[in-house]
Amino acid sequence: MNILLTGKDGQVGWELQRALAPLGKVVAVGRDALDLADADGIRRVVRDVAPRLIVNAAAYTAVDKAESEPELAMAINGIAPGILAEEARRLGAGLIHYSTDYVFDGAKQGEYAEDDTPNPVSVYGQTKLAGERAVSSSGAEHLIFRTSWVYGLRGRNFLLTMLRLARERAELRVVADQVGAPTWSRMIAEATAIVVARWYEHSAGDATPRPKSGLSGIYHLAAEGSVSWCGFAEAIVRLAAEREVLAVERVTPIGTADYPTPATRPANSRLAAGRLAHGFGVTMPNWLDSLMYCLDAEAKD
Ligand SMILES: NC(=O)C1=CN([C@@H]2O[C@H](COP(=O)(O)OP(=O)(O)OC[C@H]3O[C@@H](n4cnc5c(N)ncnc54)[C@H](OP(=O)(O)O)[C@@H]3O)[C@@H](O)[C@H]2O)C=CC1
Ligand SMILES: Cc1cn([C@H]2C[C@H](O)[C@@H](COP(=O)(O)OP(=O)(O)O[C@H]3O[C@@H](C)C(=O)[C@@H](O)[C@H]3O)O2)c(=O)[nH]c1=O
Ligand SMILES: [Mg+2]
Repeated sequence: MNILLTGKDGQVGWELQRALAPLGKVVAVGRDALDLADADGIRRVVRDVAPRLIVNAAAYTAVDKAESEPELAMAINGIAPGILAEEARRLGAGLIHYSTDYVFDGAKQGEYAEDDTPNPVSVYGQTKLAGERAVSSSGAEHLIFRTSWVYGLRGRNFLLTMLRLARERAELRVVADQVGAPTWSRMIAEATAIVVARWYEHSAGDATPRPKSGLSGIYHLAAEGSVSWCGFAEAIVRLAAEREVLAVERVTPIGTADYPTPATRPANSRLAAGRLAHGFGVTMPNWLDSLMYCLDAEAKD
């Protein structure tokens, strides 16, 4: 089957190109071929490709910059997913879309369930919530995967930032009062591929495969367990120090107030899994195990 993948050069999109390959013909597009800020362009590309599945891994992910570019962030994160969903519905195709822990305000004690009420505290979070709602109300068969704290060996992410700083500086100062689950981009892609196989299983041999109905909705798809950004940085430094000589001598816990940023971030980003296991039999490994797999992938590649 034809699969249209957007955001092919992003952290998750890059991994999806490989992970989705055994499931069909992946037409992977970047911003040059499909600009999500261009509504007509989106419709044109989807109609050209006529996919049975759309996987939207493109997004505006610059959390701080979004505070000063709310219209562009809304076009990409809030409006474009609804257009993709509308086109998916016309084709009878399924849509997989990604969202974020930042749709929550972080005030809850304990893990957030899929049905907890979102209340984003940043422009990025507001635009991602708008995207969720546009997809949910589209009438298309859809899966919205909320993930968190994505990292990998490519792109812009906290792991690569900490590795760079750990090579340059004696001290890392990192917030210890924001807690969540760092999630490896490759695990997201591999979990997505398993879900796709199960979602389309019953129509695998059909000329026009369709996703199984009754499964549409929001699913949390983040690593198991949780840690603060500071704890994550400590683990990165500890594991990297087994592999190379670093400049860093200490990782100092600080408060959110000591690290001012344009965007507010939730203090609690913990997402309860469960719906994904129940619906698709997929569970995510612990964040620390995944971090070790990720760093091993670098060592052996
Ligand atoms: N990164 C994270 O920590 C988290 C991400 N998510 C969600 O997961 C999904 C994947 O994120 P991730 O892979 O990390 O994101 P990245 O920022 O790594 O990749 C996003 C991709 O989208 C592309 N893009 C941006 N604007 C446009 C546009 N106007 N038209 C077409 N493509 C565009 C980017 O291209 P370019 O490089 O040209 O800008 C980039 O390749 C997103 O939905 C994100 O919101 C959820 C939780 C955490
Ligand atoms: C670089 C650095 C960051 N920090 C803090 C700032 C912030 O609170 C936290 C993480 O910073 P970052 O900017 O890397 O992370 P941020 O861009 O907020 O990451 C978010 O991205 C979006 C796309 C999501 O959807 C979220 O799930 C989440 O992953 O660490 C420090 O305390 N010290 C440092 O040296
Ligand atoms: Mg960032």
